[in-house]
Amino acid sequence: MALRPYIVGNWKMNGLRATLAEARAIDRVAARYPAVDVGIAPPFTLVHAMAEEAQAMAVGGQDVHAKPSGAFTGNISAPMLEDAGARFTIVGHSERRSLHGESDGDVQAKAVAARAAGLGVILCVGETEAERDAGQAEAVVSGQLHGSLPKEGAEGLAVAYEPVWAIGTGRVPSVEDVAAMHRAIRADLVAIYGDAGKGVRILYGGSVNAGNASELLGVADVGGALVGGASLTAESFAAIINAAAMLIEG
Ligand SMILES: O=C[C@H](O)COP(=O)(O)O
Repeated sequence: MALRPYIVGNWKMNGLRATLAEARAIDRVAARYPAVDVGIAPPFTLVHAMAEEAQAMAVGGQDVHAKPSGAFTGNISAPMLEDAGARFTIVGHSERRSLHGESDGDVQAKAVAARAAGLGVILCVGETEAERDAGQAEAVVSGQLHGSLPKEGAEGLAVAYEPVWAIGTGRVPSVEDVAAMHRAIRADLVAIYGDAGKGVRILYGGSVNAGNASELLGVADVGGALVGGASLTAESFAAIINAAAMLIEG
């Protein structure tokens, strides 16, 4: 991995205040691996408390609204997230795209708003199983990238490739398929941003765990991982952070 590895846990709708003990343990793990960037995106209710305590890891949001404030019941804006201590946010996760009907345009507006508030952005893309079976995986992902990446520049951006069929299923694409998709994403990033596109980290997400992390993180142009289930405990998440660190050390 040429870029600093970025290992991010997405806690989704999991976590109560009692779970902060697990986050403290993850933060201690992150402190042992200064060459790896570690992040956790807890539910909004835990962002502030977790960010107050975090020393070595970044805390982020799982989503953000495109507007800075207003009559949007139930939503959280980018300035609010930043004010709570978040340093980044995920946008365009497939669960937001499919369960909340978010379009590429919606995702792009969120990414723009997040960066305007000084947050890093992890922008998610990925094909469904039917799209892969139809041979459309790369075209679908390319369309998502062109439709949802901010046009203004690559600063603070990471892309997460998450095949929808691999999320929470225990199934992962072959190493060859991961390599081909990450190569294609890199080509799109360079087409959109020029040389700056070479510095955007491309994370893989979808059933990453202690057993497969080393193999997946070792694929060319995989710059880290976006981890769901296996990020909920320090023990399983530590194994993934350790796998990233071992790859740098060679
Ligand atoms: O954002 C994380 C992904 O959706 C992956 O979730 P998972 O590791 O539980 O498959």
